[in-house]
Amino acid sequence: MTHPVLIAENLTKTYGSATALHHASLTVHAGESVAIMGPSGSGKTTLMHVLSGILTPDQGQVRMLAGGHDVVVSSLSAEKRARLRRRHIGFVFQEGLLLPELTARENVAVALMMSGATRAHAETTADGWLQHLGLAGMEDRRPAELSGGQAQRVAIARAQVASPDVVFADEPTGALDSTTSASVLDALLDSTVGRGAPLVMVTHDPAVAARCTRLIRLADGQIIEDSAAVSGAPR
Ligand SMILES: Nc1ncnc2c1ncn2[C@@H]1O[C@H](COP(=O)(O)OP(=O)(O)OP(=O)(O)O)[C@@H](O)[C@H]1O
Repeated sequence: MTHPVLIAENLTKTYGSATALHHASLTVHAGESVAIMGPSGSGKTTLMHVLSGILTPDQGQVRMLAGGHDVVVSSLSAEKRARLRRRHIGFVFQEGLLLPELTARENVAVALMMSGATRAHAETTADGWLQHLGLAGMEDRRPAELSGGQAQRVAIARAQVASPDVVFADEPTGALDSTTSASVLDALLDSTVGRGAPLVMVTHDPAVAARCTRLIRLADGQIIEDSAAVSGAPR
């Protein structure tokens, strides 16, 4: 049994008359990889944004074990949630969103410097992650000089460099061909779950979801299926 890292209880979020989340509850444990699936508009992005403190719920709460402390994310001010995200949460998006003027090393190091590290320490740690993700020798390249798969590996290094307590990914392989997608997904799973942190990933791709230890399906803002409830995955 592994310990809970994220506990979401009874989350409801509305936008005007649209209910994006409706009494959604889930607990994510260390080392789990959770795929969130569902039709367009079912609330996947909203759930990820509420879990990660980008948005606050109208009802319910999100708690997170951040740096060993039990934090009620949904009650923090916007400034404290931003700080929590910088220090304790990693994000990987469909497009890497790398800064085009910076090298691969700098793109990764900046994420660690934003949580207080010196430039020298951040660059050494960045190089270690780039090497770990198969990018040794590419540290000085800018994003335009990398393939799509390589750029996503830089984005993964950036998400991991501060050793966040949880990593969120939104269609992280959605822009890649199937072979590159499989190897980038391996890198994302290994680098997150390999550290013992959970990965929470929105995906439309059943092949990607099949690589995760747990599948959550949303419809109309409600969790209609949670494989952990039946498969005996870590709880
Ligand atoms: N900023 C917003 N303002 C108004 N309505 C919104 C806003 N964001 C989301 N919604 C609505 O909330 C519902 C859930 O949206 P959400 O983006 O979470 O769905 P999704 O499952 O991620 O969709 P997709 O797969 O298309 O990205 C939808 O009905 C959407 O129209």
